[in-house]
Amino acid sequence: MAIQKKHGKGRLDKWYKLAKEKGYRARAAFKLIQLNKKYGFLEKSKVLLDLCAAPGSWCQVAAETMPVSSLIVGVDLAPIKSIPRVITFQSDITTDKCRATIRQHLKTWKADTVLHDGAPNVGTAWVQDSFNQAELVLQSMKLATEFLVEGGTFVTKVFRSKDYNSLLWVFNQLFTKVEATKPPSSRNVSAEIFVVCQGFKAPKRIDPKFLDPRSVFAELSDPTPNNEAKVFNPEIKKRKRDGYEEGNYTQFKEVPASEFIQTTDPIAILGSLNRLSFAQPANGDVALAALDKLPETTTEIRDCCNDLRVLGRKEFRMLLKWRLKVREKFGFATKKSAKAAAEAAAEEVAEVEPMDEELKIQEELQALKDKENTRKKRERRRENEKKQKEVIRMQLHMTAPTEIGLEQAGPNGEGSMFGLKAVDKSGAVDKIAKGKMAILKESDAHKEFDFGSGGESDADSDPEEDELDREMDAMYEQYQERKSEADAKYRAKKARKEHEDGDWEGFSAGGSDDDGELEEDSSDDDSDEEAPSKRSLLTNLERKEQKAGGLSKRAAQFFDQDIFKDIGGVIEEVEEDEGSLDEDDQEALAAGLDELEIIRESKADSEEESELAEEVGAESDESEEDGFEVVKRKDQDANWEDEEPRKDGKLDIDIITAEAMTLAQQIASGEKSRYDLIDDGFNKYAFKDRDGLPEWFLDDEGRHDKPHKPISASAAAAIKEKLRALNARPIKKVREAKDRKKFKAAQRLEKLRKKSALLADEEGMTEKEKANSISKLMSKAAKKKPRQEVKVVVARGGNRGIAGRPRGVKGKYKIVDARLKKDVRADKRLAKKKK
Ligand SMILES: C[S@@+](CC[C@H](N)C(=O)[O-])C[C@H]1O[C@@H](n2cnc3c(N)ncnc32)[C@H](O)[C@@H]1O
Repeated sequence: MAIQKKHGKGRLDKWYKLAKEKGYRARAAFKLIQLNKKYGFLEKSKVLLDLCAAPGSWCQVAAETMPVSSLIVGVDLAPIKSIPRVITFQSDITTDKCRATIRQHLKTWKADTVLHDGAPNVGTAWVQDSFNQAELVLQSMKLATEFLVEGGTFVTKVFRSKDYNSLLWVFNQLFTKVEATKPPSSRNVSAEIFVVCQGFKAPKRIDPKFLDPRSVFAELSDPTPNNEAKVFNPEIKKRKRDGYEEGNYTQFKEVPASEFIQTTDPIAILGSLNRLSFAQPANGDVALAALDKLPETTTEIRDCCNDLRVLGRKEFRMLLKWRLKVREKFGFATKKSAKAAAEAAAEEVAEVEPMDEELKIQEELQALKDKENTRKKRERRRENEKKQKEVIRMQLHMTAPTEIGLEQAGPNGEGSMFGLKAVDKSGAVDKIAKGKMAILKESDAHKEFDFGSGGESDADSDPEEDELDREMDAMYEQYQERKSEADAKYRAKKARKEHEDGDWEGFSAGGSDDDGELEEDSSDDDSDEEAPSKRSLLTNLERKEQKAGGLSKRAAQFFDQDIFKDIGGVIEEVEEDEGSLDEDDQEALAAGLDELEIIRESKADSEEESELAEEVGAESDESEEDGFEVVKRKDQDANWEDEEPRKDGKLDIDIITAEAMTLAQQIASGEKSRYDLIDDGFNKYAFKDRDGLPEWFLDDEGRHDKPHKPISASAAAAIKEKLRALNARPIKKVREAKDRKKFKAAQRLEKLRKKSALLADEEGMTEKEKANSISKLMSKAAKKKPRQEVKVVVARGGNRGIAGRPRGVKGKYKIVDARLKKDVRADKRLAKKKK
């Protein structure tokens, strides 16, 4: 995974370049643009207050977007260069003076929107930045409550810290709608998040406690967490929503490896950190030095510690075992020692008080019963697994339904796994057919067909090992969950996967309604009017006139021929296979097919095209209507980044990676054809047997089993060139200045031309006089204005550390200090030496 650099050139990402190009003062401008695109508050506002506005990119965006006669006021600790249509001033937003100045500027008006993008320690005025982020947010909130109009909007930046939830709570008390969101231009490595609070309730009186950091951020006493219970009962585990620790807003976290040994919650460390370090701190760490020297600390262990984010189950287990061993060596309490102690204690008790005979028999009976239950459960599970395998074999036409005891009706028959009759109680199938979501409670689904009741019954052959396995699995799940909590990308990917299938969400996991009733999802659409019989899910597929792929009657008939019986449509297959390909493959395939479509359109009369048309037995546009042509893949989750189509209706596709460029070149040069792309989809990774493999294994595999897409040197060079060209373009400001200069010169010339014409027509002047006057005019116009002198101001006395214009200085000025003087002298000296 490419790590985005936080410093230096890593910051100069595409948003930075775009900001430069568009003349915005900071890349932050795009955060506001994207927030406004989603919530649309700027267009509706006539008065806006921007708290912590320097260098002023948000003010620029507001001035561009808000109605022409709007009032925009920006304030910051740092000076803000003037912006047309915006009033700015320098002040600390936590002070009364600032409040009073805002009041002066707003007069009797109320603000429709208050923005706050403040972050302490990022401005130039370091000394004044005494408030921490959450407190600053609360201060801005305080100002918002004073200046916002009823129903107004407050947008603020918040860092995910332990105070995050408290802040949200306060926002929810004062606004009707509060939403937290992270615009795409906000760096992933930054823990910042934006909260958009809409519909200010404007209460007559606000409890001062709401705005007092001491009461809002008061620590609630947290009972000591029972980590053991969390590991052994993963189902009752609770999400930890504390967010980022205060003051640490980066996502790369490391602790000394000794801390992992000493902690009572090793999973928390493995799940939330990036590295266990062996580097000695400045003041030395004896435990770490000892740990470093231990023979148990092998190179493999060190490698695992180096990047905790890539741990698979094996490595995870290895680290935990290593920890236990080291703990034992260091004499810390381990489970083993605790068990030994417990046994010793039990023995002691047994000596003192022998067990009652009857109690003993009862316990033995109970143990036998438990054993019998476990055996039965195991058998049932094996039976179910067998059945499941058989069903799969049957779906692959490897066996007939009767062979596995399912009746003739096949997998849709009564009592079968896919039988819809069981679901059709209370007319649910009709509801599904109408487009309504019906959810069968999980408990019922299990009652119908008890597949894979999980590892719970597996504890017999080697109970200790199984126990350890289960513990490890539970720990691994916890680790995964923590990892996902910390990783926004992972969460988004997971969510995307969950929603990829569109309509059918599967069986609900919640609830335990015993009579198998179906719940109706609230997300109904209004297609209820359709006659149920028309769209019944129990329709015999054989009788369907139109094929599922949406082929025209003619094409369907063509494919109904015997020779296609075992093949199925190529495109259909590809579409089906898309599910089994990994995401990157799908994207590459879809991108490739898109490209292909573009090229295909331009070469409509090419040979290949006509061959294809012949093969399909239909005219090309007809086949397109039928949906036989590959349709452009739409990014379902593109909430933010909806691509705007071009005026001609086509998508504005830009090739930005070397892989895509290579593919495009190959397609354009005819090196690759549509069929090659489809062929590439059928790679060795596409048909891997993933059935029954545990989640952790699939997770790990998913990271590596991807085909490497080729990159050609020329494609890489083309992309590089493209980027260079983008960087070489002058920024908007420079271009504007040049254009302004040209425009003024043209205006002057025009004026001159008119004056000369007037002089030429003058009757009372001789030709010589006319010529003299015109040449005078010309020389006057050609004369350059004397350059304004730059006044040098020494940063001494009252001018030391001054930001902005020094008092009493007019015109251009330059502030110099002793350092600058020395540097200039040194430069001159060096230049002389070089000569
Ligand atoms: C991320 S920048 C804001 C960028 C701005 N939204 C833009 O678009 O250009 C954060 C700003 O918060 C300002 N700031 C921090 N504490 C402040 C305070 N107490 N009062 C006023 N401004 C403050 C800093 O000076 C800094 O300029």
